[in-house]
Amino acid sequence: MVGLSLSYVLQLIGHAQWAVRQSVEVELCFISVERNIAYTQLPREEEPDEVADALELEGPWPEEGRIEIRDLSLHYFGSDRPALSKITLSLGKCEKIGVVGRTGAGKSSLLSCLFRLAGHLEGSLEIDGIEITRLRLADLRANLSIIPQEPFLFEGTLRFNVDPFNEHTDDEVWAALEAAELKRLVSALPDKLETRIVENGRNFSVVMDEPTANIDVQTDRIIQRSIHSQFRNMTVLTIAHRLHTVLCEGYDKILVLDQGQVKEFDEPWVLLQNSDGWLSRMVAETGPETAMMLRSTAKELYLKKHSHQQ
Ligand SMILES: Nc1ncnc2c1ncn2[C@@H]1O[C@H](COP(=O)(O)OP(=O)(O)OP(=O)(O)O)[C@@H](O)[C@H]1O
Repeated sequence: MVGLSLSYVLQLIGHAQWAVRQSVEVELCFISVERNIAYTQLPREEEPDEVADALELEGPWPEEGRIEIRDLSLHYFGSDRPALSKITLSLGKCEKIGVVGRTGAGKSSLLSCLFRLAGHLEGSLEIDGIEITRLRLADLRANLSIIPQEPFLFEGTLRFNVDPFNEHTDDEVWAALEAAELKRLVSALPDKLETRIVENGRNFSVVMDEPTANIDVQTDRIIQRSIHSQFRNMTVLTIAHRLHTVLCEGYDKILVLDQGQVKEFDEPWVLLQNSDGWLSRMVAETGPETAMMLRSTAKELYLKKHSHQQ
């Protein structure tokens, strides 16, 4: 009798667990539906009549990637403090800029200004002589690229993820994969470009994750290598979470932001000459050994770059 009761109790526990799991699933499905409805009801970013007098791009833009920022301020809607205030900067042709600063310094806000993603902009931001607020959002965003911090893969084929609008030939898709150092990996997959990616790329990351704890450092290296080879003729702004990335990978200049203001902007080694400067203090905070390595690499790269230029 006791044994029979125990077996019923155990079954009951299993059913209870199953019921809880199912209720959580249902809750998640409802949240997804709610989110979808919320997205469909979002106001349009730009109404067609707002852009009737928009500037028409004649030919490819930007060609040199010179960026002139004058007195740029950004106010997020509903926030009383500006996220960026009176920023003035001049970025030269095809320069590689590392943007650093503490959390909340305004690094992402500066990049979101380039894409006019949020908030109210004041001042001027010109790319190759064109004031970006005079362009249609679609034209602006189609001509700039962003590599997000958290990559996102869509459900569909691998090819769809590389070329979602089906605008390129297979050869061009393979060339892009090669540039991203993924060609070998994708060619080894049985279905190659037709490999199915499940929601959020969960199955693909299994393929990508190498069994090493250093994957982040390695991936970072590959990205940095690609930036300097594939994006040689483009201006690149990188928000650096590791000082190593911008000090040891040949960035032309470092922009230090704090509380929405420019604190320092120059070549890494030039900034490190000021031992009491913002970048020097950030480097010192990484500890004596790392700081020494960062400083000596920055110096070496500076001397190499300038000896080439002479
Ligand atoms: N959508 C938003 N609405 C209102 N305020 C925002 C919004 N996004 C950022 N902020 C505020 O703007 C300021 C700058 O934030 P931002 O995200 O640009 O900093 P960050 O340097 O990129 O920081 P992190 O390194 O943490 O990403 C912060 O005070 C932040 O709270």
